[in-house]
Amino acid sequence: MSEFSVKLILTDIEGTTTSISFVKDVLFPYAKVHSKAYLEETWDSDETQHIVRDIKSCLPQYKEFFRVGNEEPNVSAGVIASFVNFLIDKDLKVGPLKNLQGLVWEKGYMSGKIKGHIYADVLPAFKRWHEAGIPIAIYSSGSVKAQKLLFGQTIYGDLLPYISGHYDTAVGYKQQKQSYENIAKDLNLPSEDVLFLTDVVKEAEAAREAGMQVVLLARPGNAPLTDDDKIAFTFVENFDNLKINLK
Ligand SMILES: CSCCC(=O)C(=O)COP(=O)(O)O
Ligand SMILES: [Mg+2]
Repeated sequence: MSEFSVKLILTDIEGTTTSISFVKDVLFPYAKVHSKAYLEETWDSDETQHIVRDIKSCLPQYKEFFRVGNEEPNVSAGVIASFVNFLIDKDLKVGPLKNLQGLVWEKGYMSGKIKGHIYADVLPAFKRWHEAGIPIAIYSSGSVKAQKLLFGQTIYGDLLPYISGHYDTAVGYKQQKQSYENIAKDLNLPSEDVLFLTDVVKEAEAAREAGMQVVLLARPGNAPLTDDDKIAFTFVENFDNLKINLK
């Protein structure tokens, strides 16, 4: 049992509270199938036009994707949807793609076709930490909207009452130290009072560089941790193996 003393728990989603296979085999395919129809239905809205503009410009190295021969760049819903599917296949965690995914998944969650996966130990741990007076916040590449959909409609019910804050890549990318400094500043907490839970070693390194306490999750299906990772960081297989006290 690994023991920590903290003022807030900050947790990642994919590979930490939730299986990677749920994201790859349920959420991403749903977004790939439904993005084109969503874009067509909402094409004239300010929200969609804003996202389309951001998607077109977020990765300048792919600008040729929108050009057919010498013609002006084509920005139909179909072309944007093809580009979105290309980005999903590459698992690129860029903000505008993640914002669109959240909007597309909404229908799936609201119709009951999608239920957010969380591991069996997550709800009991959230209850334990909540009862101990330790706030829980989320930091994921998934948009804040997508985070709320997932935790609001999980296979174990609504976990949102246990969550006091949500951060996405609007605060910065997850492998950058500055992002964790931004979160600690927003929380008005010294970073050493925050415990960050994640499956990704580079995120753990960035959070630690920013001064946070860190634990790596070795969930089934996650990328295996090397011997060096296991020496450098505390790692656990699930939340039952964490003893967290309020500082
Ligand atoms: C909460 S939305 C679904 C997950 C997602 O799209 C994603 O990119 C998850 O990344 P994470 O930072 O939670 O590992
Ligand atoms: Mg993750």
